[in-house]
Amino acid sequence: MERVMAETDPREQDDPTGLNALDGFADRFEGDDRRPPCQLYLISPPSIDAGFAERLDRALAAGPVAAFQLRLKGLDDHAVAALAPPLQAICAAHDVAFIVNDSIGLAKRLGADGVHLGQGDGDPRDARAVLGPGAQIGVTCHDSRHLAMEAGEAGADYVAFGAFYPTDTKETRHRPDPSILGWWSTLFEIPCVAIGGITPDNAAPLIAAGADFLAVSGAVWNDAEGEAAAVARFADLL
Ligand SMILES: Cc1ncc(COP(=O)(O)OP(=O)(O)O)c(N)n1
Ligand SMILES: Cc1nc(C(=O)O)sc1CCOP(=O)(O)O
Ligand SMILES: [Mg+2]
Repeated sequence: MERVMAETDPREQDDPTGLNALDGFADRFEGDDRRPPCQLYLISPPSIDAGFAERLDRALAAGPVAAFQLRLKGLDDHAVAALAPPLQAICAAHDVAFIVNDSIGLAKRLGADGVHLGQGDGDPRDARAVLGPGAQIGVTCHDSRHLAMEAGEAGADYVAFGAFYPTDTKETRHRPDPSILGWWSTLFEIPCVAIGGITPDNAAPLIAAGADFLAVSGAVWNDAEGEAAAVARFADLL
């Protein structure tokens, strides 16, 4: 997930408050070649069974995926650590970044490529201190420009906005407008991730608005034709 490495800190930008004429900017420039094309960031189902490793392998073989996040809810770190190694090996075999959700300590223990932190999951500065300069550190920012700028200042490698659409995967309280992606990507080099209920059928406005990554769970793992068909559909789109 090379592209999540940020080159410009928001503090170095001309307008760190974002309160300029670009506020509300909705669409990316036509033919904008300053940012690479949008990529798929796959999130695991909230729980997995013994057959999941094969499913992951099929999904990652079906099309380009930049990163895989292991997001197993309701298990403690020891239980997740026991399930992780084969999945991590599959990611490595496909050259896909392996990101751990929620836990800096677990990311360190597994030697993961990075960690995703929600607003209550820890400080990106602590994650950096523990995981080092090469780690990919992502931060949930809901629908908040303020949280995103704070995350950038704290050294995040990507900021995540969502939930853009209704989702059965998680209870969500925030519904950003896609224009937040355009606002962010116009002002800052740190990549932005769009998440929440994204499918191949509803993703186009998020890509057009400036999402650098689409983070997707249900639309891949619950696809009636299977995970490989779903990843292939995203690949057609991206
Ligand atoms: C890429 C990405 N974006 C947002 C989230 C949500 O994180 P969080 O708010 O901590 O909620 P949980 O995932 O922990 O339920 C995410 N995991 N990944
Ligand atoms: C894990 C998560 N975080 C969200 C947020 O809004 O921060 S939405 C979400 C669920 C993502 O799964 P799906 O693609 O199935 O909707
Ligand atoms: Mg979390």
